[in-house]
Amino acid sequence: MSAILVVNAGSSSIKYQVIEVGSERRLASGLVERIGEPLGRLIHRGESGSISVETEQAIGDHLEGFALLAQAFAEAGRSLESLGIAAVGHRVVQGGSEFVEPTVIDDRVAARILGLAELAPLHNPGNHQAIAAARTAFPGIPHVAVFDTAFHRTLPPAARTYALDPAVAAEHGVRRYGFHGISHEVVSRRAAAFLGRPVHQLKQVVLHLGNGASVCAVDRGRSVATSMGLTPLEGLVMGTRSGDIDAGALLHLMRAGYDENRLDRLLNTRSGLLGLAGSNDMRDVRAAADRGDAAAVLALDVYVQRIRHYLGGYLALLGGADAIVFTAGVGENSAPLRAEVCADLEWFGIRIDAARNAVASGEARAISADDSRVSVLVVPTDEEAEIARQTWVLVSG
Ligand SMILES: Nc1ncnc2c1ncn2[C@@H]1O[C@H](COP(=O)(O)OP(=O)(O)O)[C@@H](O)[C@H]1O
Ligand SMILES: CC(=O)OP(=O)(O)O
Ligand SMILES: [Mg+2]
Repeated sequence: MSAILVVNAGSSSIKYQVIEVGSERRLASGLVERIGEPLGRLIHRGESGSISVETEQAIGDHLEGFALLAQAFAEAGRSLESLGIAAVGHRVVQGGSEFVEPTVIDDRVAARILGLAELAPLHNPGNHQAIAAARTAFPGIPHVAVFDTAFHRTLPPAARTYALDPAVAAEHGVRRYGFHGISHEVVSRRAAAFLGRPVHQLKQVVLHLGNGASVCAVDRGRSVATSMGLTPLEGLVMGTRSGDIDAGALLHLMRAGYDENRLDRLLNTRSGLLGLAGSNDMRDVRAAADRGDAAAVLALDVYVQRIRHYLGGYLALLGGADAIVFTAGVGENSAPLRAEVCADLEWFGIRIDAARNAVASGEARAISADDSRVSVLVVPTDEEAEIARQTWVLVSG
């Protein structure tokens, strides 16, 4: 049996899973974190999901991270060779206009991924570092990049065009790309499977609410509108990102002395829930709001209002929907948030059932009331399984 090593790496961490082809069984998973800091850490889990190796030591760079990871497999008694790894599938956030399909990585592709870093500054640099290190650590097998942007290749011109001077937009590649496509694709397909209907007959609004967050209007399996744009900064309020903001506010701040780096840090790493309420973790913000903390209450109000704004917009764009689908950390786990997003939408044919919404489960489930015209679902995302699937399709070609 073959398996795929799936890598989702950031600038200081490597999340990985080994997924068996066909069965989608998790043969192993783990996390290497705090790369480049004085004390790094690796946690490795075997097939049962329980921790089988835990190491704390300095991990200088991604190459050392991969060496440690390979060692953890050996220590756990199942070396990477013995697992029959056929390929490594890498999540890459920004593929630009160039990469709209999973792509086997060679030196040129790796260089282009780095070249796109400006258009995903929180993500592509780490993705690229991990790719370079993984290709050195595991040279004998194909490495495949699976892009977050690729699912949005179907965005129609009206959805991908900013109302800017077209010559400027073309010269600088300023257009909407959209992100979280791996998640929007797998979640919309699994939502259709849950409903027992072909995805090409359904209109869905998928709400991916994690640390990063985005909405996607999925019309018969194709992305036709999405809230992230040129970069993963536009749209919803996120853990540390502002989402939508008047471009005039940036001009205003620049006139007040903010330069590019300061603006970047402000918008990408110090805004969103963290900026408004002091934590990027929704659990903290909810707990603070429940205690009556005014900043946390306002942060939640802004967060929810932004989601409802997009939800209403996409229902209009699609001319109604068959399903609204919640996914990712917040969408899968926060019943109060789901209730707030869906409150008072009876006019749209949307009504959730409080008892169903309150059930905590790791499975796909419906939370709408029986008389709700629109199905409201919670569908766990599984970006890793989707990366493994797409990687295998390409390498087994
Ligand atoms: N039980 C929960 N209730 C509310 N929010 C939760 C819960 N569990 C996780 N989250 C939130 O999910 C977010 C992380 O989502 P996740 O999809 O794991 O992010 P990412 O993969 O982008 O790092 C955090 O804001 C976290 O607080
Ligand atoms: C594109 C993006 O925002 O990804 P993440 O949610 O993993 O930060
Ligand atoms: Mg995520």
